[in-house]
Amino acid sequence: MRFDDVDLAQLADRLPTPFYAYSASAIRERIGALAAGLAGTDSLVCYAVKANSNRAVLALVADAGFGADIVSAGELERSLAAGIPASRIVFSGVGKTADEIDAALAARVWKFNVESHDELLTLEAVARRRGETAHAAVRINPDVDAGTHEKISTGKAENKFGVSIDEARRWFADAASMPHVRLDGLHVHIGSQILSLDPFRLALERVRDFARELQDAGHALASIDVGGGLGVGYRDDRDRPVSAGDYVALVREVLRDFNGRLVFEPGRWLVADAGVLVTRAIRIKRGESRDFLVLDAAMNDLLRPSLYGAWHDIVPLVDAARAPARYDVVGPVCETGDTFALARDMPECRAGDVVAIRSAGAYGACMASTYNSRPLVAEVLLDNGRWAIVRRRQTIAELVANECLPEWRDA
Ligand SMILES: Cc1ncc(COP(=O)(O)O)c(C=O)c1O
Ligand SMILES: N[C@@H](CCCC[NH3+])C(=O)O
Repeated sequence: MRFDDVDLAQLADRLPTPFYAYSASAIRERIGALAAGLAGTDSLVCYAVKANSNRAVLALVADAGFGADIVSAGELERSLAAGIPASRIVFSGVGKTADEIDAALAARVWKFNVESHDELLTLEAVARRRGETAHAAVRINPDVDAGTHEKISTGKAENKFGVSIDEARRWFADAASMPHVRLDGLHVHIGSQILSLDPFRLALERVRDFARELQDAGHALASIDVGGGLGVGYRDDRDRPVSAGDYVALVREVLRDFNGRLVFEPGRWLVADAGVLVTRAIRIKRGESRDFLVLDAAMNDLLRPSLYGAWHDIVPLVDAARAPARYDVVGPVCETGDTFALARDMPECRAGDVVAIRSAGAYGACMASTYNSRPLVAEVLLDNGRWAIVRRRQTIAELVANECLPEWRDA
């Protein structure tokens, strides 16, 4: 399999597996398509850093003039280090601490997407202490079912994210009591891996109607942030993702009367298809009722199948003429949930074969852990036939480096 003009099987002969490989060209292509759809609008794309926070990926985002949607002080630091200016950074999340808010104000981030009244009070207090004014958007929870996996749905009333329109209305009415917060935006993000335009339309219409109401009441709105959520096709035979062009057209149509800036926070759509997890078969285990393809990658490296039952194409990089086979594809971790796929059809595999797990560029390496004391794997950037390690594999010494014995044992 060639990926960004690099032969992945040959690369696996040079580098120990497993490793993630990202195509810079594929990311640039998505960036270009989105930028083209937004040409001529007052808009800002703030890449959701959580989707893939490798610095080399963030540098591609910075090159494009895009900003960042961050959810922690760590993501703030990464984004700034990668060259994304603070003036293009929005700070989301239900659990921003006072220290994180302070750090973000010190860096002069553009906007806080505020998700609770307590957070609003904290923002006011921290900004007052600093003698500054924070710009804030209220994250609206529009109570819309995004039709996605329940663990990644964020726009229903029972989800922890955002506040109701009724609550937001009270915040705006009470804005004078918050002299150090300028409430001048609305934000909405209803979930991830959304494969239909309908929930987006519903959420946008609710936000648009509320924006009109606020403007009629004399509140100036500088921005509406429509979040991320655009899905990708993990399964060719089932997933029918909406095109970015249609999505952008929908946002532009619903918000056509809005004069301020439109903010987009795509994560997955920009990077998922640009990543492959390259692994090797350790062995085939013949079971009573099934055969197991045991890979050297596991749930700690790519959690999505275990966590959401998510589908990822699994492609052995072998001669297609091999006999057909069916495997439960598993990793070495001691959990039954360490399963990438059940009863998956593919060419017969042998120990040592290279196996590519596709569409792993989003929520892959960034969600990895060291469970079972398995070091974090390397990440490699491919670019038109070139490749470079952009995060080297963790060593076991590094993995245990922060551990120590209690002092009473040393004594
Ligand atoms: C506030 C916010 N914006 C953007 C995103 C990015 O979502 P996606 O990767 O689905 O585009 C997320 C994650 O779901 C999020 O929580
Ligand atoms: N981590 C999830 C998406 C969550 C999006 C973040 N709010 C996934 O892999 O699909």
